[in-house]
Amino acid sequence: MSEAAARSTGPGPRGTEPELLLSLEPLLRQWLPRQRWFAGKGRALGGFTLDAVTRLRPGDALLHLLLRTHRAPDGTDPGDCYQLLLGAARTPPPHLATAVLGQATRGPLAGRIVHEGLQDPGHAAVLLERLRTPGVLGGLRFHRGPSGDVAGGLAARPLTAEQSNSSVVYGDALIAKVFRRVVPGTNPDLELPLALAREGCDRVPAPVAWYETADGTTTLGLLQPYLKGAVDGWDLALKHLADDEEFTAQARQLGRATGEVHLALARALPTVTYTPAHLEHLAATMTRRLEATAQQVPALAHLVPALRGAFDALAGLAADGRVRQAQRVHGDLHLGQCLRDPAHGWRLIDFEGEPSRPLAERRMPHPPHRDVAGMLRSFDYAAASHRPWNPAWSTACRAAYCAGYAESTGQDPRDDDVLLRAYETDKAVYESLYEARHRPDWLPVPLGALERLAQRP
Ligand SMILES: Nc1ncnc2c1ncn2[C@@H]1O[C@H](COP(=O)(O)OP(=O)(O)O)[C@@H](O)[C@H]1O
Ligand SMILES: O=P(O)(O)O[C@H]1O[C@H](CO)[C@@H](O[C@H]2O[C@H](CO)[C@@H](O)[C@H](O)[C@H]2O)[C@H](O)[C@H]1O
Repeated sequence: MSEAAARSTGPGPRGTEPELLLSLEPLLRQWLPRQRWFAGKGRALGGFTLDAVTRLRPGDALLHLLLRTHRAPDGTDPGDCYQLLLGAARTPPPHLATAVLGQATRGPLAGRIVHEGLQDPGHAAVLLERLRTPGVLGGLRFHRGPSGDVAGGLAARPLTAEQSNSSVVYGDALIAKVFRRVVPGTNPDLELPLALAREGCDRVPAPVAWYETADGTTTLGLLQPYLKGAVDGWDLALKHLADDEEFTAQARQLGRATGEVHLALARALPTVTYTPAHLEHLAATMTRRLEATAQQVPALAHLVPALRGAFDALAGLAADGRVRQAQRVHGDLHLGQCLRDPAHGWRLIDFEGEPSRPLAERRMPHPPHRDVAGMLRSFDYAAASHRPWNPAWSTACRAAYCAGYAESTGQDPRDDDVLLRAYETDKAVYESLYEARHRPDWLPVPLGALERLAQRP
């Protein structure tokens, strides 16, 4: 396994270090489909190639892999690329028991137990060391942000919650996020927080370091300040529901915070004035998504004719002569992406957009109503996941959130109700597919909302 091979990127006919795959392939076939972030669930897992292999510390058994999964056994389709950090030990310590992929029986790792590297605090510490040191290492390029030095020697605590990506907290001071499915391009989760930091907006933690592929094409991960003691909006909302308490004051402040972030994004990055053609295109895209989703979520099919009405009304706005601005937005805003602490109030995280959408689509400007609609859906989710269902709680939060948004921006999203409803419908359609794929028990939540949206005059 030469250094040259380890540096190479791009799959080539068989990818780099094919012999490593001899060891890993049987383990990956079992393990990958069980990971929340694996996008190929339910599809044939044909072949694998390695785009890049990097040893994060010379002589260390921590492998950084860019692994490509193909539908075709011969790897002839472009496939999906995943970022993996794997350790391989003769006898892994007991605390790694839940992180084990299995024992390799052949190839260069034969006899070794392969485990998730990020779940090992020792290995996760190596990643922090790398992030502190700008420059190229194998297939990776590390960068440090304008804030300068990054603290070292901090104890690593991997987060175990099911996520779209994987995160490690360092000494309650920093948090690293490792993107799992990676595609060429700048990830908006890096791009937008950097732009907001340049704009002086402190509602979003500013990246202190990040890394990408050595050729600079693909964002792989980032490091940002850890907001110690902050509670996420989802947990806070559920606690209020359980205690039968209102959440309107918090929802209003969250609306204000969202508005501030939107204003800063509109200053920091290009905006687009929506023409009638933009609105017609948006309506057609949403309609197509609805129809395609109904093919995959049969329980949605009977609602399609009524829901299409929301998108027809959106296309109809093309004639109203009103000027609408599109701008960069969060793209997947929900209560779990909002962190609150008593000293700073609300902050927003995770600007990656909806993980299953193509990157180019996630980086497109949208009317800010898109994020507002995401949050409205989230209040509905919280109320619907609580027993007994408390729709009045959701209605009050939704109104307070929009009022807060209007306070900071001067624009009440409810004034453009056709646009807001179209985005809310589109979001609930997305959620029905997300839940069908990842959390089938939750599917009734977006389906219930779609039933109600379909009945609205
Ligand atoms: N800066 C931060 N400070 C504190 N906790 C954070 C921070 N960033 C993320 N988290 C925690 O990590 C979890 C996962 O982060 P997130 O960016 O949403 O990842 P994913 O893309 O995998 O969903 C969040 O739910 C939050 O609880
Ligand atoms: O946070 P992620 O980037 O991983 O976003 C994905 O997962 C979310 C669930 O964890 C999902 O959000 C949906 O469920 C939430 C409750 O768990 C709810 O608050 C959101 O409103 C709802 O959309 C999100 O859609 C998905 O992209």
